[in-house]
Amino acid sequence: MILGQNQYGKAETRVVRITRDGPTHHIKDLTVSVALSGDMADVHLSGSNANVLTTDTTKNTVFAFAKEHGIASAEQFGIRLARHFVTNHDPITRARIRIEEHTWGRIPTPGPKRHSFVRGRQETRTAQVTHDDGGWEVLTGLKHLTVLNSTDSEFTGYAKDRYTTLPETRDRVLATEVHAVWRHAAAPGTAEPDPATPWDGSYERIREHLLQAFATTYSLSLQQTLYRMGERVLQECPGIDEIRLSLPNKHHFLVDLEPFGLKNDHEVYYAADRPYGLIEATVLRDGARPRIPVDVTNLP
Ligand SMILES: O=c1[nH]c(=O)c2[nH]c(=O)[nH]c2[nH]1
Repeated sequence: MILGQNQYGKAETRVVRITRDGPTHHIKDLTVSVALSGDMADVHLSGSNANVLTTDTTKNTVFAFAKEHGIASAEQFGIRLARHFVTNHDPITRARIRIEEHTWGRIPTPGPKRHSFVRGRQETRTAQVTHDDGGWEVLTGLKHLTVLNSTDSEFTGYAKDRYTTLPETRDRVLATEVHAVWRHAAAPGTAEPDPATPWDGSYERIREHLLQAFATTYSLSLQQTLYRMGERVLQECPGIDEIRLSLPNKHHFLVDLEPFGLKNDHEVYYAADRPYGLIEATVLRDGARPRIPVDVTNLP
């Protein structure tokens, strides 16, 4: 018997960091999961815990770093944590930090006080930083970004066999919940990402390109829309080499109103919950090697 791949760490530490700037407060709200690997044979095989930096310590480090260094962005926080675990504990040779960011918007109030927030956008921003002796990899993403086109979508000309019942349509509702992960161009083996990287601006730009591509593509299939979304991000953002999209087809079926003597002219739909088509693909820049794992976009 041999011990195969293994990793450990505290999952889903929820850290909320308030920055008090006089009457104006700022908030960052993250769920952080740490996974460490390295020389961990003994703890599995002989029971010696000597090389184990406890999961409790990794959780404490998340809170202490939030205090000591603040949270400029999910990616930057993840980079700092990954560097710390790999640099300061010899048996640990690899750290993977996964972060989900829950956004808060400001509630405008009269007067100078600015300390009230309302949960922000529906989507969750994600970041994954991996650091080992091969270098650094930063994946940014989002999930649960629900979008809908009420026309400009058709689906025809597909293969048919004796089990096919789906009617062809030249006008359907196209809705999906975008789950995307993109890889920043610095490949493993390169230096630590530049601390001045504008992670927040890059996220906002890519989110907007995904939305614009969805909205402006006349869709012949969700697969074609997916490709356009990925292609647009790579065209518009030179720092991104690879993007993986996972798009559940949130089917909207026309309701049969004939029994009531009513004509349904693409007005009344039944939004089905499940099953749903699940369309997934990676779009890569020419010459880039695929590095985003196919399961990284698994819902939820
Ligand atoms: O855009 C679509 N792609 C499919 O592969 C598919 N299959 C299906 O039943 N409906 C759709 N829609």
